Amino acid sequence: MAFAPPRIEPTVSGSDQEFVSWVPWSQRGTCHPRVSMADGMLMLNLSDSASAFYSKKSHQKPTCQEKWALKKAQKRKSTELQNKVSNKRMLSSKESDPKTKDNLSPEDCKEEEDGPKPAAKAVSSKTPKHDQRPQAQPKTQTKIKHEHKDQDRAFIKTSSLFKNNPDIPEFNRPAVTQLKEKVFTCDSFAELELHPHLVATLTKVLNVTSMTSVQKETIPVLLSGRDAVVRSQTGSGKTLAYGIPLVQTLQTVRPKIKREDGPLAVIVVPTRELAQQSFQIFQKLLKPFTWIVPGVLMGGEKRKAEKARLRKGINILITTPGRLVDHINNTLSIAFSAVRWLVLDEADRILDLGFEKDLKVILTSLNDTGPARQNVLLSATLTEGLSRLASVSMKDPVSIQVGESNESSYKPNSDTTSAPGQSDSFAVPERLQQHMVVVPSKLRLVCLASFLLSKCKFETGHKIIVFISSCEAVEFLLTLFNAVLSGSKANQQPSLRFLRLHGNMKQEERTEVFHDFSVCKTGILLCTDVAARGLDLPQVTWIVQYNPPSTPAEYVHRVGRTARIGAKGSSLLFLTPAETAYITVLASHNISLSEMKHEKILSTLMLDDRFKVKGRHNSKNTSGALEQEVQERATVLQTEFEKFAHANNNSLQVAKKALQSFLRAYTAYPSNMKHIFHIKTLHLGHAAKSFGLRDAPQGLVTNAKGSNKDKRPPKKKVTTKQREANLMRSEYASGMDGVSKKRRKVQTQSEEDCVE
Ligand SMILES: Nc1ncnc2c1ncn2[C@@H]1O[C@H](COP(=O)(O)OP(=O)(O)OP(=O)(O)O)[C@@H](O)[C@H]1O
Repeated sequence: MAFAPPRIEPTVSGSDQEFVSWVPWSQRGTCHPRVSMADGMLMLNLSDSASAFYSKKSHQKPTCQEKWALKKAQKRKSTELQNKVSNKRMLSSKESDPKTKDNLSPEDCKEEEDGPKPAAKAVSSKTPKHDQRPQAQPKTQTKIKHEHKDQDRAFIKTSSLFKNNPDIPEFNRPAVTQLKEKVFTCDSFAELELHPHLVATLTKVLNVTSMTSVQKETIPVLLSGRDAVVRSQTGSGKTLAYGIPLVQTLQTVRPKIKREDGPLAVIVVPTRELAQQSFQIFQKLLKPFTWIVPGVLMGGEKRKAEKARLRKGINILITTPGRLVDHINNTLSIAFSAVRWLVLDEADRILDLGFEKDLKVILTSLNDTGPARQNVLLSATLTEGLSRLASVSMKDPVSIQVGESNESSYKPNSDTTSAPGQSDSFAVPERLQQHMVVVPSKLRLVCLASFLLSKCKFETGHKIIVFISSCEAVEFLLTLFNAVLSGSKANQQPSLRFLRLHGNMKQEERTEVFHDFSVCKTGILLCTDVAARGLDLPQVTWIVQYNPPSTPAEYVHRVGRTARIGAKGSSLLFLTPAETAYITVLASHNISLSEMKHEKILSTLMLDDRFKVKGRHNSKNTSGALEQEVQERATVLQTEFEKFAHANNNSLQVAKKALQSFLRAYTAYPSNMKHIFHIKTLHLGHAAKSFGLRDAPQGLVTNAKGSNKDKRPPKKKVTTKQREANLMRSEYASGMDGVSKKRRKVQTQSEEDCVE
């Protein structure tokens, strides 16, 4: 009897899995597979309908012969896969591909499943096809775990994320006595000689009855007509400290102030959001005094509309410096002949930003036309710059510093500069818990993500602000976290809600986000320093500084967005092992931080089974096993981030841009911080990981002396100070064409100097 040779049936490619089976011809049914010949056998590549066919047939028990064939084919398949992985490694190392066996990506593994790239094919073709013997397992295999394609997170790269990190050094945490300022006094506003309607407004509209320390000290001084320089901790009520005497004074002016009188008070603040916030407070304070009109001018708003409002008349003008200068230069209807008050809120910042020139224009314009004027400067951080400003703009100012004893250091003379060292000690709110965490660069992203998950997914009622050094990095993290962390499914509220605020956003959007975050009960605001100063966002529970600020003063303002007006709050500062000297710098300003361990933060991932390695059983109850599983989960999370960043060219470009902008910002630390934050100390590959990039992009040059040869003609040299000022300005730009374009040009120049 003629005996038909058994035929090995074919590779079946389902959507997730490949398997090989043998089916006698007689049982093949109606499927129409693609047919090809290989190794003298009929190779069939079946479509999904064929898979269905197989599943239908699954009730038929395979014969011994079939089982054997199946086993053999599976073995062959697995060997092929191993070969491809090791071939790829060989190729990679030959081509000096920076990928090592440890950082083969999930896509690399997936690619192995889907079929090799042509180059890999060429190498694998050297392996005789008929050689189906199992081969010695290459080492790589032990580190790569294969699962279904839709379970890509099972491809973990444990070794690459937790290997080769710098040791966390022993660092000094000098003993520090923090300065304390008592927030409230027992004295009520009713004790001051204020208009009864103003007192009623404070109680009924603003809900305040007793004065804060800074208000108790400042209001009588300003009511007496003196100039003042005021320093008190963040969130202690400085706005009302100048707002109340200002309104009290203006409402007594007789004949009554008219709109057409124009500005009687000019209040300059560094950011648009602060301008809006201050404007709203004046709207409330002026409720009983309807004849006094407040108004706001700020970058990003329509200039034409502002001109019209100026023409109608604004009595209390709240403005950002750049926009005011623009109107001084271009709007005929702006007149300062009636100005009696000039307030510079966050005055040190206005100078920091390189707005000194703008301020000069403003002061010249006011001095030229106005009558005798009362000047007030306020900030939580009086610095050298402030005293310089005071000397040019004030007359015999009173210095008010709410201090330790709470008997504020009232100095009724012009000495606005404190003794050396003293001026550099900053008070932070007493109920603020300050923490820091030292995290190697590679782990920064997963650590931030874990922290946010721990607070917003596994605890309730948290409202968090995360400070990030550049607009591009904010954008990148927003899309990344929304995609990977927020866990939103169609028609479901995401469990983590992310918002963002930075200087490159359109003004309407900025205003909307500012409002949304003000009123929301929980959420995470990713932002640049545009939100660092003055903003009074209620019930913020945590401040995270993902990138350290360039000065201790900025640190104080950032953390000051929480623990306001006597409330509790916490902060967390991220540092890399190379940056731990920053702790000593903060300590020299009387700022003390307690340490959190990054391992502890990462352990939150044990609560989130989205990042569990598929097929892994729960860890044994030993600390070693737990640590291992935390690391695996962190690696799964990192892999998710990398998958997202590498998903398409667009997302890749966004990640690269974010990295570049981070590097650029890193070059902008002031010279006295360069011993801590120097671009040369950064490991680019590790930094790239914290942006979801598998490797440092090619062609990144981190400074003008970078290794890439620049054939272009030499550019005008931009100093670090200029670069810093330019970067800052880009955050706070007025949005006016003339000013911004010029600035942008300088910025681009400096960008090119830092990063190519
Ligand atoms: N006397 C008071 N009693 C209760 N709450 C007050 C009082 N004065 C001000 N506040 C509230 O305290 C909060 C912080 O005030 P404000 O924004 O003026 O602080 P600040 O000192 O200017 O802070 P920063 O330095 O951050 O700009 C506001 O919500 C304000 O309404």
